[in-house]
Amino acid sequence: MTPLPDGYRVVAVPRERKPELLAVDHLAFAYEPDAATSEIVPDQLEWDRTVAVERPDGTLAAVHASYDFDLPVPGGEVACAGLTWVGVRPDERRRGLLTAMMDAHFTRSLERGEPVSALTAAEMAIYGRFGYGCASDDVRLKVPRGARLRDVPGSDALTVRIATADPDEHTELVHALHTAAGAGRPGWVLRSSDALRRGRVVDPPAWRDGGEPLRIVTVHDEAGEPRAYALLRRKETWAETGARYPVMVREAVAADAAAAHRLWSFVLDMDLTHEVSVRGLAPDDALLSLLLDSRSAVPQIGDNVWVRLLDVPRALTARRYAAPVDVVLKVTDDRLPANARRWRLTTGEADGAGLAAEVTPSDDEPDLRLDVRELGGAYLGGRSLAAYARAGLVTELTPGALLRTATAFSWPLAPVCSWVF
Ligand SMILES: CC(=O)SCCNC(=O)CCNC(=O)[C@H](O)C(C)(C)COP(=O)(O)OP(=O)(O)OC[C@H]1O[C@@H](n2cnc3c(N)ncnc32)[C@H](O)[C@@H]1OP(=O)(O)O
Repeated sequence: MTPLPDGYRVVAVPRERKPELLAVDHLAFAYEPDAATSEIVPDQLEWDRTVAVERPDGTLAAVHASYDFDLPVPGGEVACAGLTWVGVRPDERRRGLLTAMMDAHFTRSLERGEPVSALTAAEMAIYGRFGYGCASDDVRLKVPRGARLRDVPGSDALTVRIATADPDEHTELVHALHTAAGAGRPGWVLRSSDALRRGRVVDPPAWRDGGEPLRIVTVHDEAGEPRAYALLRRKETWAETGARYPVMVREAVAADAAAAHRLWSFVLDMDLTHEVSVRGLAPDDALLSLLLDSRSAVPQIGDNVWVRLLDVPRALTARRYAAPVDVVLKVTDDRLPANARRWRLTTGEADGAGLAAEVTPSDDEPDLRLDVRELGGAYLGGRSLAAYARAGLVTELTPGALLRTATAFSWPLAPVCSWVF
């Protein structure tokens, strides 16, 4: 365990201490929500998973929490501690408080039987040292109004509606479509509580930055069933040449190609608008294939979900593999010594989801050497072990083992999480 400054200790934070937790969070993230915002945004924390560092005088210096998630992985899902709300008072930083909290987070997650932790990072430099690997990328686009799309049969038969987003009316619709659209995609974390689901649809005035209230565009089939949605906001903007409203999309998902085509045909051609910005898309999102000129959408790649394997054999057996492999991995792990050894990963019979694997301790000569961080990075099938080797982060010890293992770890759908948690 990392030593804390004298007299400091890691403590659980019950709901009664919420004001103290918020005070640390506001100092760490440099914001202060007004009363109306606090009223509207639901309390999303799980109070049996909320932890702090307490100072000798009993005040809080640092906080973190986690969500009880099922993380979609290639061919299945795994119990996952979704790390969140990490914050250290600015006058307490760089004294090892985060490091101590990470040790506590790992211990508690393993005690709860969660072999994996995942997070979305405030800054990229923070979490690699704790064994988290960036396991997915997301794409951010700025699409010019009127960008042309390839035709998709059936799109014309679908209808579009627009309304002001209403958490009471739309939370369930958004959750149901979000669930359906992400089926089979690694990394597609579902919002696991009513509060998280509602939190995606709420719209306190302080978040509008001069724009309109949050709207929801929905696409419906002939029976009236919703097939796609976009949560978005336009902002009145006039230039000398006329209207140049930006459209900011908070989240857009579609259950199939025709619905995606209908949704984007509408969103990309709203009157008075100039450009549509959207983030949180998978690198293989349908929109990128539908755009005739995706270059004009100025694609930008950003880090998305970071994954930490806490229990290597349980984590590796929770996913499926894309090709047969029998490999001995020599894994290093500075923080969780039980992971730091040789593991033999052997795939077996294929079922509908892919190839299952057995992972057992081994004393055989290793075929590949890598850190738990790169194993986490490759875990969702979005980062290639072969590419890591080219960066010197994975070492091939048996010729041919790298290609076979990288192929087995790959997956046809790119991982992504459509929201920041
Ligand atoms: C999942 C999420 O919730 S992401 C949100 C993370 N929170 C924030 O970004 C809020 C603002 N920042 C903070 O609250 C804090 O500065 C934190 C949480 C990032 C770091 O907390 P600290 O207690 O200062 O970290 P700690 O002292 O344990 O640092 C451990 C090591 O990480 C390094 N480190 C910590 N934060 C950063 C950073 N942002 N960038 C680069 N290195 C960092 C430290 O330099 C230290 O390195 P060393 O061991 O080589 O000396």
